[in-house]
Amino acid sequence: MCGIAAIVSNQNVNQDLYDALTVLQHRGQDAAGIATCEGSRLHLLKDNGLTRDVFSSREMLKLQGNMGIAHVRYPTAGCTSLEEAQPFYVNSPFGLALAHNGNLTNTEELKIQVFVDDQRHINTDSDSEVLLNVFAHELQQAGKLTLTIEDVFKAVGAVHKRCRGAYAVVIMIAGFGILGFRDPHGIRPIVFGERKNEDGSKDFMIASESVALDVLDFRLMRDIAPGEAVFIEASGKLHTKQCAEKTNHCPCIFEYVYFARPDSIIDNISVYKARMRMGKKLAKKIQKDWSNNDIDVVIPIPDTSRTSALQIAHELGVKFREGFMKNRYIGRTFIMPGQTMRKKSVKQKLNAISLEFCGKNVLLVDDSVVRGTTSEQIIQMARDAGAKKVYFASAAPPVRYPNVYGIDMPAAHELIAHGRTELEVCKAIGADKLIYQDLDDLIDAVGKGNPNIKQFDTSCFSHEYITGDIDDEYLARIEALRNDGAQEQRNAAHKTAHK
Ligand SMILES: O=P(O)(O)OC[C@H]1O[C@H](OP(=O)(O)OP(=O)(O)O)[C@H](O)[C@@H]1O
Ligand SMILES: NC(=O)CC[C@H](N)C(=O)O
Ligand SMILES: [Mg+2]
Repeated sequence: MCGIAAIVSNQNVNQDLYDALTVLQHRGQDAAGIATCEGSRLHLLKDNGLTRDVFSSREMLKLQGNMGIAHVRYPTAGCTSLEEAQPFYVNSPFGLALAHNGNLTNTEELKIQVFVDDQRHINTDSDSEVLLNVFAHELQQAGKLTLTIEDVFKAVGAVHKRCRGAYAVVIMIAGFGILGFRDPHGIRPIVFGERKNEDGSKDFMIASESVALDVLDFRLMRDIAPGEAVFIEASGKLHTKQCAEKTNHCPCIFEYVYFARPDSIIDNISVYKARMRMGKKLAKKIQKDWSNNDIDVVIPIPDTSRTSALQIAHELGVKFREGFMKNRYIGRTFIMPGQTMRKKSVKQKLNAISLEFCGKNVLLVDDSVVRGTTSEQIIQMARDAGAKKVYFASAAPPVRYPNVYGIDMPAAHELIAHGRTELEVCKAIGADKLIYQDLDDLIDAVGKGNPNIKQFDTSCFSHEYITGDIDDEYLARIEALRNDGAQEQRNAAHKTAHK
């Protein structure tokens, strides 16, 4: 789940893009990059690490130009090497730089096409590099030295025909402008907005989440529609066009559960309100199925579950207490690479305040249980802090199946609920009782914010893959390629080769 941003302004955009990346940091902690365009010259800086570590003030000065794109990465393809950090650049045609959030599901097929038919070279295992080259080839088909906006939109239409999976994308065309587009299912979020300058001119921004626009004083105009493209000329003129022949809006429900910031609005749904409704629904389920419960206190597992946990306590009429303190210098553990690091970080990140647990029956609330790394350790911490009974509630249903659309959970056997009943999961994480949200309730909780959305991507809960191209063979292939062990080996091999 990467974060992407793009700005066209009448001033340098380097500082604004940097600020946007710090606001989108929760979407990717592995690498960060910015590409700007000064006249027709592109400047690019990217590296592994957090935004604040990648860009020094001296390096920032080199990123001159009034338009640019930026990316924070959480890998879902390839490895964690610097070569796969984004933006990606290709020199032909025109000079293009791309930042992508999502994951293509026909990368292997496209790679062959790109090599054999388009005669282009792919230098990494990243699906995003393939996507850029498909776009580059299609743009080249215009066969002109001077592009029109229509040529750009036509190339997007061709990308929609060739690429499958999830892609929210920004592409900078040197000297010409910035393009943003979204796959025909609108799986990953992408919005755009404007900011008025004192001289009456307007700046435009495209970003993964509206919170990035808020912080930079841009006014959210709307989401890019599934299949639609937005083009902002270097001179600051905005164009939009639907480029897909067929669309079927199915945004990823996990954005609302975990990924997005609560202060973002995605597809006209407030993430904060959706999480409150998740809490309310779950409380109703507890009241219905466990009316004689003996919960003394509701305790959230910071950060993401706070919003729904507060609502659960309110509905149940039980005290809400912050029993776990979070170390603000440790990032999100779920998006860290490798299980060893994730496990170690939970302990470093969260510490229990004993007096909130001592002799009490506590209901711990998390937004989701995925690998079970957090829940298992947290339940033990609650017991060590003196809790009498430790109950656990998850604002999302059991995560049983891999995600192939931009969340790195490719291996079913690494998911704690895969092949287990709820009771077995409860035992595995060591809880006295486990309550999961029902999928229909989750869909209602999110969908209530925008009745026009008829379907969500719920594949990790339901095993229904909306792009229609995912079968058991595909899942077995990505499991073999991207399970934790395989990733660790690939990353280590890459490090050795580059010593
Ligand atoms: O079952 P698991 O594999 O542990 O994954 C689920 C946990 O990971 C996430 O927290 P994370 O620390 O990433 O971020 P947060 O601070 O936003 O809650 C999520 O909020 C759950 O707490
Ligand atoms: N999480 C994402 O959106 C990842 C983008 C791309 N698939 C990569 O691995 O870099
Ligand atoms: Mg969490």
